[in-house]
This record gives sequence, structure tokens and C-alpha cells, in this order.
Amino acid sequence: MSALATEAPAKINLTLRVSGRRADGFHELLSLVAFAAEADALTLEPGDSLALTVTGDTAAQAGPDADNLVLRAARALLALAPGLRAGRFHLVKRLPAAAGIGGGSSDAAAALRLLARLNGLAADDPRLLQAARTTGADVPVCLDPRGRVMAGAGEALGPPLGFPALPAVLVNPGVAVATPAVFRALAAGPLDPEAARAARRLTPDVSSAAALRRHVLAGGNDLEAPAMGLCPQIGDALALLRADSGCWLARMSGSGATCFGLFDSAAAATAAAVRLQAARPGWWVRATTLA
Ligand SMILES: C[C@](O)(CO)[C@H](O)COP(=O)(O)OP(=O)(O)OC[C@H]1O[C@@H](n2ccc(N)nc2=O)[C@H](O)[C@@H]1O
Ligand SMILES: Nc1ncnc2c1ncn2[C@@H]1O[C@H](COP(=O)(O)OP(=O)(O)OP(=O)(O)O)[C@@H](O)[C@H]1O
Repeated sequence: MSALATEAPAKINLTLRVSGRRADGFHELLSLVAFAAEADALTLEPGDSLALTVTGDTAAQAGPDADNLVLRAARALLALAPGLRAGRFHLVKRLPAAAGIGGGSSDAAAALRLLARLNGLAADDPRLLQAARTTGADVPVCLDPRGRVMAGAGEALGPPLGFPALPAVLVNPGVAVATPAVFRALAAGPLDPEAARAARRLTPDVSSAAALRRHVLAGGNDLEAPAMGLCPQIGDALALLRADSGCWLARMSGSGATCFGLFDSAAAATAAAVRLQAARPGWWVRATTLA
């Protein structure tokens, strides 16, 4: 059997509200999530044992292969379903790590998709979701990477929303930001479960370009201020995006430091990316589409 292949797209939190800290220490979120055309690539060559090789521009940022989220997710699934076939994964790492765009989470979810395909597991097999949850808060939403609302600590997912594609520029200033440190800096109060449940809307109206724009503009990212305190370059990235005349919204994704700017057209996004890259040659800047 030849190798199976899939892409692991970057996750972008178009909005991200944190309503409080739960008794288990995790934070209750409400986030409209989109996925970018920008992606890592993962293949699986079927075999008897589980293995991983990693290449690509950002391979070194992903840490030791033995701790890679691809292997952690695969091990989690194999523990739940011991008879499953596995094999040798190869990851081409292109997305910056610890960057708020869920690169590692998307890689983990991609590994679960490939193992499911190899072993004939249905996409809604509960063991896939369980392995995803065990691996990380962002992994469940990456299992089926289509725009939707994510709530709870990441375990509650709305239906795919099929909203219009958004031309965007992603900007990462090259500073790794640790997610736990950002949540600590937020210093959120304890969660009021009733208020959180009442605020949870898994199916917002984002079906037209105008409705999507209204929804995104009305939101924010509650982790932006605490992340900026830890990584001042985020403020620089946001200011540069906002200074571009075509950019109608600039915001940080996840726990940072990657920021995104939204544009009216792909041509405007591409032109802005060229200008931003010239202004900050060492940064990771990509024109892309979010959907
Ligand atoms: C901020 C987001 O990027 C939004 O999409 C995600 O919620 C973070 O997801 P992630 O990186 O997959 O997070 P994990 O690796 O599972 O968790 C890292 C740490 O972040 C904190 N964490 C994460 C998610 C969450 N809802 N509340 C938290 O408090 C916890 O301290 C946790 O130990
Ligand atoms: N495949 C992988 N890609 C990236 N990082 C990985 C991977 N496997 C393990 N890691 C480790 O996980 C950490 C977090 O990486 P990741 O890119 O998922 O963070 P993130 O973009 O901040 O995620 P999120 O948006 O979910 O908070 C990295 O610092 C790295 O040490």
C-alpha cells in the first residue's frame, strides 16, 4: 500500500472570549475558528511499528521527535484501539511552533485522520475524539478542519459553518509564546457555569460576507493583552497590519504571537504581505485565505 497523505492547516481564532477558569484549571472559551490555506504536510507509510521523521523550515521548533504531537496523538489512539495498524509518519513542518495557530494540534489531528483512513475507522468514531482530547485542547477542532465555533475548553464544537473565505495576512514575529504562561497572565476569575452556558452560541449567523464581518468585528481576543505583556512584538505586528490601508481588522490568534490581518481581496492581502515582509525581513509573513 502506498503512503497516505493529508494537510495540517493553521488554525486561526477569528474571535476568542475567555469566560473564566474552571475547577479543573482549564479556561472556558468561546471562539470562532477558521483554517488557513497555509499548512504542514503529513504522510503515513503503513508498517508494523510507529515512527516519525520531520523535515521542513520550522522542523527544529517542534522539539524532539519522540515528544512530537503526531506521535502523542497516535499513541493515544493506539492505547484506545490496540489492534490498529500504524507505520512511519513523515511531517513537513512549515508553520511556526508555539505560535497560536495550532500547528502542533493540527499535526496531531492529521495523524489521527491518517490512522483512521488506514484502519477504516469512521470519521465519527468516538475513539478519535477521545484521543484528540487527550492530546490537547485544540486537537478536537482540528480533526475536521472547517470553520466552526469551539467552546468549553475546546471540547464543545458547533457544526461547520461554511462561511465566505476571508483573504488574510498572517504575521509571526519569530518569538515562541507558551500557552500556559498567557493563561496565567490573564489571571481570569473562577467560571460562572450558568453564565458561560447562556453565552454559548455554537451557530452564529456568519453565512454572508457582511454578517461574518459584523460578527468578527464585534468580537475580540481576550488573550491579546496578556500575551502582549509577555511578548511586546505582538503590538508591533498589530500596528504594522493596522497601518496598511487595505486591512479592515487586525487581531492576534490563540495565545499568540501570530497575528492576522483581514483584507477585502486576495490581491490586497498579497500586496500587504510583500510590504510587511520588506519592513520586517526576519518575520514569518504569509498571504493566505481563511475559511
Ligand atoms: C488558546 C487556544 O489556542 C485557543 O484555540 C487553545 O485553547 C490552546 O490549546 P492547546 O495549545 O491545544 O492547549 P493545551 O496544550 O491543551 O494546553 C496547554 C495549557 O494551556 C492552558 N489552557 C488551555 C486551553 C484552555 N481552554 N484553557 C487553559 O487553561 C492550560 O494551562 C494547559 O495546560
Ligand atoms: N508537530 C508539532 N508542531 C509544533 N510544535 C510541536 C509539535 N509537536 C510538539 N510540539 C511542541 O508543542 C508546543 C506547542 O506547539 P503548537 O505549535 O501546537 O503551539 P500553538 O500554535 O501555540 O498552539 P495553540 O494555538 O493550540 O495554542 C511547541 O512549543 C513544541 O515544543
